[in-house]
Amino acid sequence: MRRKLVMVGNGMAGVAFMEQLLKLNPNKFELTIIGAEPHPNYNRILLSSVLAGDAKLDEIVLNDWNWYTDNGIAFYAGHSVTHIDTFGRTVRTDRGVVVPYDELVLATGSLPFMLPLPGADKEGVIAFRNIEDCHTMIEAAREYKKAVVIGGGLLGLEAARGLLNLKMDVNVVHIFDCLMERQLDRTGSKMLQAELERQGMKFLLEKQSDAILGKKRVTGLSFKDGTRVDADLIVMAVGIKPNVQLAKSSGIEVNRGIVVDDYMQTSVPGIYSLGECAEHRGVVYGLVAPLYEQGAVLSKKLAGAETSGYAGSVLSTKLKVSGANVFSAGRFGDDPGTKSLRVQDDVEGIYKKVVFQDGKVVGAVLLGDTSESSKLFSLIRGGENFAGREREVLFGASGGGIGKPSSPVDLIAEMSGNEIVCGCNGVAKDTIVEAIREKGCVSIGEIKACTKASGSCGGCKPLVEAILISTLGADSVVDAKEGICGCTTLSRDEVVEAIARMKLTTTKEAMHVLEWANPEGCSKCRPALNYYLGMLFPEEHEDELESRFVNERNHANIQKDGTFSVVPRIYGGVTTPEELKRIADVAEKYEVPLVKITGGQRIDLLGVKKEDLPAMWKDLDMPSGYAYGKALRTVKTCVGNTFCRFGTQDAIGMGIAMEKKFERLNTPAKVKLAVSGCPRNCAEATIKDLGVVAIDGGWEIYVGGNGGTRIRAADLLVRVKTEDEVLEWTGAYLQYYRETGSWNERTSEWLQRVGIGQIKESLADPDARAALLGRIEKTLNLAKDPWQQIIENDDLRKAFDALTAKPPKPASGGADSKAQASLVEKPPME
Ligand SMILES: Cc1cc2nc3c(=O)[nH]c(=O)nc-3n(C[C@H](O)[C@H](O)[C@H](O)COP(=O)(O)OP(=O)(O)OC[C@H]3O[C@@H](n4cnc5c(N)ncnc54)[C@H](O)[C@@H]3O)c2cc1C
Ligand SMILES: NC(=O)c1ccc[n+]([C@@H]2O[C@H](COP(=O)([O-])OP(=O)(O)OC[C@H]3O[C@@H](n4cnc5c(N)ncnc54)[C@H](O)[C@@H]3O)[C@@H](O)[C@H]2O)c1
Ligand code: SF4
Ligand code: FES
Repeated sequence: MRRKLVMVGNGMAGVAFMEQLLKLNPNKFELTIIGAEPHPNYNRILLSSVLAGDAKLDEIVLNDWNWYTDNGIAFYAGHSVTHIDTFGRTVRTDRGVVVPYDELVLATGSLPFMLPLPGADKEGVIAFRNIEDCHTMIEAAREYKKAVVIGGGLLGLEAARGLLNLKMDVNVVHIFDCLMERQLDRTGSKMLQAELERQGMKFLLEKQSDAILGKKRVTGLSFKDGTRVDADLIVMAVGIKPNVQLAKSSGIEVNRGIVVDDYMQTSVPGIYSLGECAEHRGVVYGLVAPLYEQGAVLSKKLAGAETSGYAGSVLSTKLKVSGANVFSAGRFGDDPGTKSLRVQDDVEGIYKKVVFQDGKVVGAVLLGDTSESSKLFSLIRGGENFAGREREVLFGASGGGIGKPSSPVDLIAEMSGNEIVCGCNGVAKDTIVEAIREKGCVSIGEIKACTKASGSCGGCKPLVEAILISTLGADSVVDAKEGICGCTTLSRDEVVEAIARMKLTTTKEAMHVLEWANPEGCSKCRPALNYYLGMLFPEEHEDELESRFVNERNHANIQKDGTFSVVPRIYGGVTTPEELKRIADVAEKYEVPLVKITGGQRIDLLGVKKEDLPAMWKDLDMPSGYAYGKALRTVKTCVGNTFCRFGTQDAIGMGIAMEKKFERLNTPAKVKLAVSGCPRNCAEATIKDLGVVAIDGGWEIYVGGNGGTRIRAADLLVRVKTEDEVLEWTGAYLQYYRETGSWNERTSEWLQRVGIGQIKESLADPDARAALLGRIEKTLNLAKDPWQQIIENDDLRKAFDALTAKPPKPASGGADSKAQASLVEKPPME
């Protein structure tokens, strides 16, 4: 007989514990969860993002209804446990259900603290704790305009930012003269206030609330000093209190929280507690990282695995307010016996403070640039002694620079394997690399499912993504659909819409106007913006080479020994003796160590010195094959009916026509085409981004195929009769992908995201196809061969030489050089 394990509370801490238990010993217990909220387990942390408009409610569900059934868990949603019979070992809910248990886990979380002010029960006075509160605020913002948030802590400021986004006029009332006094020293607090004021938040500091005004609904808030402020919505964010009433009334020892030992055992045998309701060694926690650590211990204990017990946690926090980056960890104050190092840059709004005791880092505050937060948190946890060389922590071993914003790719390159990347879930860099290498994860979503990294506050996403890029190469990473990168909270669509609406023309302008958190951008957003600008304004936008990856800047693929490969275009894979002779001469003249036929039916000259590139292009006198670019790569063809006895159509002619029409086309990610002369499909057209297969009396066009990391058979888009129709549909399809795809998103991913039905529908109307064709023609007419341009134009040649000169070493350069160096991607394969 399996033992009965019942858990009261269906929140983040409890369910994370349950997941661990299921992993360790799925069959040991008959499981029951009873949760007062009528929802499956959701990410409470992201309620701030929902309010700010960065996430939708249905996107924050962590475990959907099926998860409970799939794991055999009896789930009572919307039931509140009102009584525990600790002798008979049963619990009873407010809806009369009685459930027996052998082991009971109390994970009842916290309740928001509501100031007991006169009038606090008026309509329009709420807390910010759950989905319903979030709904109430969104609804209120439709009708009312004046919001007051009481409490200038993490929650209050995140609520205030969300209400600003909902176009409300927001006053934050705080009892002290410094915001976030639990996380920031005075300097940091004042700098944060200045940034938030710049964003439009107003502050009423050193105010003691006295009464809530109004008849049925709130109309204002009065203070003890006799002043008042108008309000038609008041959000109280003045802290939380552990939800202990149930435990207390059941005779379980309760102090501030439910008292537990190192194995989360309460004073009553068989009853455990974890999460915000539990008190361990006198401490009650209010952030998920320590709660997950508690869950890891309890799951091991109950599964019968060895565990050393919970010893308490060092805390770190990040404020989730766009444009106001704040990180705080450990002991950030100037206590006796501590020394601190600080950097303050009022121009850039950057403040960094590291606190030492006996040579060890015991606390830190970062404001404006929080990129070094993982590193600092690891130092605090690791306890390394820096006595006599404390400055290294802030200024680097060489003593140069004040640690300007680093790109995530640079940061993870400097991280050791055991450094924690995801603070919420305690996931180290090595664990993520292992998930990519050994478990085949190719997207943030898959890493989240595998390791939990990025699954809570989401603050570590840029780092997780950087590990993906550096492990797999940017081309193989499946784009995180949620947004562009950590520099902005805007989604891809919002960015593209804003660029189009405001007619922005340069990446710098876009980053400035759209209030990028990191004004220099990063290796992810700069090339993306450059692409979107070029796609929207092909005539006006000047391609920014410095925002492109190193291969695209060099118009050649960098190899692992630092040499380059040169691939001239060979239309449809068809060449001539003259061309072959020229290629052979060039290969001899420049002592090319390897000449190889590629999978895309072209010739690759590998091992070319960078300084030989322009001269070789000139001698070759052939167009660039774009083997390095996010562009049309190849059109592979079979021999077709010209020679093959099975062929029904001219595959070579069709392929060459397609390649000549669409060569030099910039696309969100590389695009490969193929044409087969009959359904035997020797050109493998059905695993290409777009493949054309000849049938009796016409052609079939397949789309969204992939033969790379994630093999995908293409979907049939349409059957057409003539070659002109093939060109028309191909052009319309490629332009639709260019306009709606996210930068670095292969067509196979894009198609699965958008849906083949939607694509067919968008291209079905001949007028719509004509409009798309018109726009692609405009772009194609402007496209010039990059090799030829550099050969012919001295200025461009000089710019090429300057741009492709080795980037300065990240350690000695500022932010810009770091972003430059990080725009190196793994050589893409054909
Ligand atoms: C808006 C917001 C943003 C936040 N942002 C962050 C952040 O960025 N980083 C961070 O680390 N933390 C953040 N937090 C805090 C974090 O969400 C909490 O620490 C975490 O959710 C606590 O988990 P828990 O399971 O202990 O409690 P809860 O999530 O409160 O879950 C307890 C559950 O038990 C249920 N329950 C209580 N009593 C009973 C009963 N008698 N019977 C049945 N069910 C019962 C409750 O209804 C609740 O659903 C944020 C919190 C909020 C509100
Ligand atoms: N980004 C994050 O990590 C994050 C975000 C939101 C919430 N949370 C967590 O959720 C919980 C609740 O957050 P919180 O900000 O409410 O709690 P908190 O206790 O961290 O902050 C409450 C703030 O309200 C102020 N305050 C208290 N009484 C007041 C009064 N009468 N008038 C004006 N101000 C008053 C306090 O000085 C304090 O700064 C915390 O555990 C917090 O850590 C974390
Ligand atoms: S696909 Fe058909 S036409 Fe082309 S080579 Fe193969 S058999 Fe011949
Ligand atoms: S740091 Fe919060 S999810 Fe990773």
